[in-house]
Amino acid sequence: MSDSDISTHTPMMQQYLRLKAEYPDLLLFYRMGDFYELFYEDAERAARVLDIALTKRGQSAGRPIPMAGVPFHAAETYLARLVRHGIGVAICEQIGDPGKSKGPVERAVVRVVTPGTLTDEALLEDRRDNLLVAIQQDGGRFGLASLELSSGRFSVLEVSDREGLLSEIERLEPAEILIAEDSPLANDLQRTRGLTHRPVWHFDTDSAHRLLCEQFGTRDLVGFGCADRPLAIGAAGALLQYVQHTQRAALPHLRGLRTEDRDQAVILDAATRRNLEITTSLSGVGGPTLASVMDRTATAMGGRLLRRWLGRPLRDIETVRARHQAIATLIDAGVQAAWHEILAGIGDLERILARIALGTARPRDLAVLRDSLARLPRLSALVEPFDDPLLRALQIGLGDQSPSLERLTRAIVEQPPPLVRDGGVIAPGYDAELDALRDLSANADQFLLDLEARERERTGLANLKLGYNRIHGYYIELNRSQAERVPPDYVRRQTLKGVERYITPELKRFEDEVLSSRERALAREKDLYGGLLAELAEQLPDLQACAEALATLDVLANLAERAIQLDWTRPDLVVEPGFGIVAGRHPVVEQVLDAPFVANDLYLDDRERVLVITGPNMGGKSTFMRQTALIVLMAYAGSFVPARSARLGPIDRIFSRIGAADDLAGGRSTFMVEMEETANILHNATAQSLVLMDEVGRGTSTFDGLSLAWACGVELATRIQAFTLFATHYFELTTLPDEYPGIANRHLEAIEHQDSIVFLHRVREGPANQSYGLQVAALAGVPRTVIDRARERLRGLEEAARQHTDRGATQLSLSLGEPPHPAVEALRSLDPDGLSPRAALDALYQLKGLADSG
Ligand SMILES: Nc1ncnc2c1ncn2[C@@H]1O[C@H](COP(=O)(O)OP(=O)(O)OP(=O)(O)O)[C@@H](O)[C@H]1O
Repeated sequence: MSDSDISTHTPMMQQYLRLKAEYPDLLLFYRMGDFYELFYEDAERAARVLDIALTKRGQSAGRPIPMAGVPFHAAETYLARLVRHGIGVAICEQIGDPGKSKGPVERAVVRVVTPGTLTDEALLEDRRDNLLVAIQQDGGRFGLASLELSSGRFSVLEVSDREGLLSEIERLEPAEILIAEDSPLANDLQRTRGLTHRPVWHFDTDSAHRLLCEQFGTRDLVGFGCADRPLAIGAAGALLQYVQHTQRAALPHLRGLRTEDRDQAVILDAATRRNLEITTSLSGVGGPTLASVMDRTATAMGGRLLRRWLGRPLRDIETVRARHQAIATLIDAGVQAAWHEILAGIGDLERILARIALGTARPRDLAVLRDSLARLPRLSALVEPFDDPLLRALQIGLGDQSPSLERLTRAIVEQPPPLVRDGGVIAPGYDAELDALRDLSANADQFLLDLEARERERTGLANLKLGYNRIHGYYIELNRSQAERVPPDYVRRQTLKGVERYITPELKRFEDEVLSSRERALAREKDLYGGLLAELAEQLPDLQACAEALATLDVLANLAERAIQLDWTRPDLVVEPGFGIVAGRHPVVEQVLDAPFVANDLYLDDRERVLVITGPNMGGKSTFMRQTALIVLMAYAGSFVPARSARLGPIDRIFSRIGAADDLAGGRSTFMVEMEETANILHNATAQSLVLMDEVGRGTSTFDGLSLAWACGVELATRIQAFTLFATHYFELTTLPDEYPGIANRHLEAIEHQDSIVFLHRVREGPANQSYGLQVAALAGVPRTVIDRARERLRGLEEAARQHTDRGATQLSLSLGEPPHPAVEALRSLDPDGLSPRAALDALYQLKGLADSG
């Protein structure tokens, strides 16, 4: 809206529209008396999201103004709801004096709350990072910056494809994403909550570079490892610009950023993260997840760190082994309970420190910081004796925080009130001036009694009384009849029926002091409090390092506790490719199951890289595949694992294509989703990847599906040579091992008992011998008549198939795209020059055998 358009509005609406123009993407909460009002589209949007009444307010520019409002005392609840919907709010207060201003009271935006820049305890989830992410794109490459403002953790990375970008977004689960106004990503991300568009030039690498150097106080960004990553820098600059804009405060806790490399971590794509239910359950909020089973950390910081570890398993064996070593050390020492007890009394230092940096820490934050720091020496003493490199480093990280502790102990009362505004936060003895001001008001009563006694004596008037009222202040009261006997320094203040009230210079002085002392004490407290925050802010680097060490100690102690409680063992990470898991279990299913969990072994190596897994529905195929991925993931995140033993080779990625759901909102059918995920795997898997494929091809016609599944299996086994678990209901696939090297069959055992079926959940060698689909259907309660008819039909189909084969038709599996005869393939793979006479003779016999059987 142009200025001339604005001028047609009422003066108040003009003020509103000017303020709103500064925050076009946010809802503007415009304070009017006891309400925050919203107008125009803001009102309509808020009414929809918050389910509040949409009304109209008078007219402006010739039209009624849509309006909605929330009472100011309930604003936090509404804010929380809006933020959860990914909507930001600018809060505009009356800052002028209503009595003195002509026209509308002066107003200004005093606080901006956006989903990605929350630091307010009440609006944050304890155990989840609340991240702001910015993305910069150049063709197919992306720079991604992420910041948790409430702890100051700032990192960047670059990814070279769209799939990588989406997987990182899935890992970070940002509360808000910033992209350039002209970004082509808008389409991809349109359904992401908290998408915010920013001016294109905010992403400009040069100005971003300048802004970042200014913030970090450095000449360049070489020390942060991102100097040669222009896209990452552009994203980081846009992000910093936004945070400065919304916070309107210095950000001393942002002291640098970390450059991550995707290759340093075991990569999990977005679908795999969801399928493995690492932090979010597929069945919705509150369902069990890997994180919920693994997290018994004592502090919220620990809970968040554990989730970060699980989100980013590392490929650097040494770092991971150091975690395992520390956990083993703690288990041997049996110290979990003692540690937990100390750590449980430690608050969310990370977030408190960020609020100190932003100048928004509340008195109780400081009390929590003080009580937490007071526990450090005990914890430090417990860590001290361990001769373990990681634990040693963490003990050093805890540092000596006694100066901050000492300062806080002297400065803050034991249990401070919620707000500095109300006073009573700074402890007695901390500041002489404050003490004197407080004494003054506290000792007023005694002073008045003393004064009364003295005046009675001086005047000889025994019924002289000292009193106070709000309008006239302090007074000395006498009967009218005594008026002539008052001393000359008594000045009449008020005449009432039968009594006269006086003031004396001494009483006046006292009155001035008492009345102002309270205000002055409050102002003094505020000053002292601000000074205290500034002093603590100077210790930030030390205190932040301490918080990080605490979180890490908490996670390690937690993993030790979990390992003991849940019978997990230390995995052996080796450099030879392959996996050998003895008696592995599914960490989550095992916890929710009433029946005992059946442990299973798994071996994958050069000889058997691909396992085709068959067995009845409900037999345990998915569980077995997922547990394998989870064991690998847990191990590389630094945890012990649910198995008797686990020997794990290097791994670059984990893929899982398991039970895709429709993406109706995205306009993609089940089969389309399934094929996109499959394509991603075939393009990106390597010989160091672990691939889980569940029922590929199931979403289309039998022959199409079977052919696709077959071809994928061959591709994974031969060209890619990835370690693959391939679950299928297509029995035809069980002949793959006969035709290609590196493939073997496994099945989940079940036994038929009369008309029913018992699942043993045991993984056995070889293929399953039948599919039990009808038995499972019966078990699920499909009516008897339907089952009987199905059985009849099945018999008919089987009979027809047999006749078909008898007539000499090529077997189904071999008719697919007319693959060459196995004998021909075997012949092709022979290298006559490399064969000894003996081997050549063997090969000849083998070829003859193949020819005879084909
Ligand atoms: N090793 C096990 N020990 C005990 N119970 C198990 C085991 N594996 C699976 N189960 C139980 O069997 C149920 C079905 O397992 P799962 O979903 O893995 O079967 P599935 O073979 O993949 O079935 P479908 O082919 O229908 O997808 C699980 O929910 C669990 O309750």
